[in-house]
Amino acid sequence: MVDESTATLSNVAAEPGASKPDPILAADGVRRSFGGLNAVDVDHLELQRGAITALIGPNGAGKTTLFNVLTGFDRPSAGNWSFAGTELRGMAAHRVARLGMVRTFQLTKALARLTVLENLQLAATNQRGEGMFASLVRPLWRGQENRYRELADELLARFRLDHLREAHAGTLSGGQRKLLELARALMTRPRMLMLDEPMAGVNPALAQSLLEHITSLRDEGMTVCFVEHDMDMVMTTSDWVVCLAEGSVIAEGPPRAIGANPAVIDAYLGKHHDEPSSPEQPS
Ligand SMILES: Nc1ncnc2c1ncn2[C@@H]1O[C@H](COP(=O)(O)OP(=O)(O)OP(=O)(O)O)[C@@H](O)[C@H]1O
Repeated sequence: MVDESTATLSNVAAEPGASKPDPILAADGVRRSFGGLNAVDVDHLELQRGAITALIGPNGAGKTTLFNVLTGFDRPSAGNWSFAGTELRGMAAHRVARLGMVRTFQLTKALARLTVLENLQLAATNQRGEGMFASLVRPLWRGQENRYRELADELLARFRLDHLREAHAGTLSGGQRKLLELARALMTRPRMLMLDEPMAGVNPALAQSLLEHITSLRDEGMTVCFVEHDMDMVMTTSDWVVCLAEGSVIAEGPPRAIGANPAVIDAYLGKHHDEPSSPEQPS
């Protein structure tokens, strides 16, 4: 299903910094330097609300650094950006998450020792930053816990992880872990999901199901942005592709146009000049 917000992308110019009809995120002059290296140097970038945007680019292009800056996990050297009308510069990551821009995280060793259900419950309370105040208003807190429990049950059923609810997260397969990471992010009912390489380590059997989950979330109104090296996923799942190289946006457009864009091909071939590679098959 293509909803109205993604359909309107067909009228957007396929050029770096293109304006979108309904941007949920807009960034201006965002730079992040490490010593003399400009890891990110983005003049202007808008992400369309309700669409799936893929962030691609050769190794070291600055994708992860840009993700970290936008979500409050890293400080930029310069620049401003807003999410759903709120300026985010200087805002701590947990407050960015509370506004509705939530990123997925790989399971840490500590989380791997918790059960699947405990992971989900913890994700909800962590993101909300609940602490002493919540424990003082215990009856209210209990109501909250019940709601979390219901949402966790709903997500476990949705991702077909319900039979694993009491399993330790560390025992899950690579693909099941990715589903759990997605479910953890969804415990906060975000408006926008930021996924860093959602397909890494996922076997083909679960890959298809993961892609379907991501597109159905978009169809339900979620905005999604992902960093991904798997070009099959980029081509089949995204509504719009942004290509970074050496920190800057060098191309933007619908997936098909990006696959044939000379600047994108050059960026990949320049980095992999000894391989007969193309943006279709980056390493
Ligand atoms: N903490 C850091 N300190 C110094 N340099 C860094 C740091 N983080 C990233 N860089 C550098 O910034 C550049 C961009 O890195 P980044 O990880 O954002 O790229 P990427 O596009 O996500 O790459 P990949 O696809 O390989 O994950 C690289 O040259 C990297 O070495």
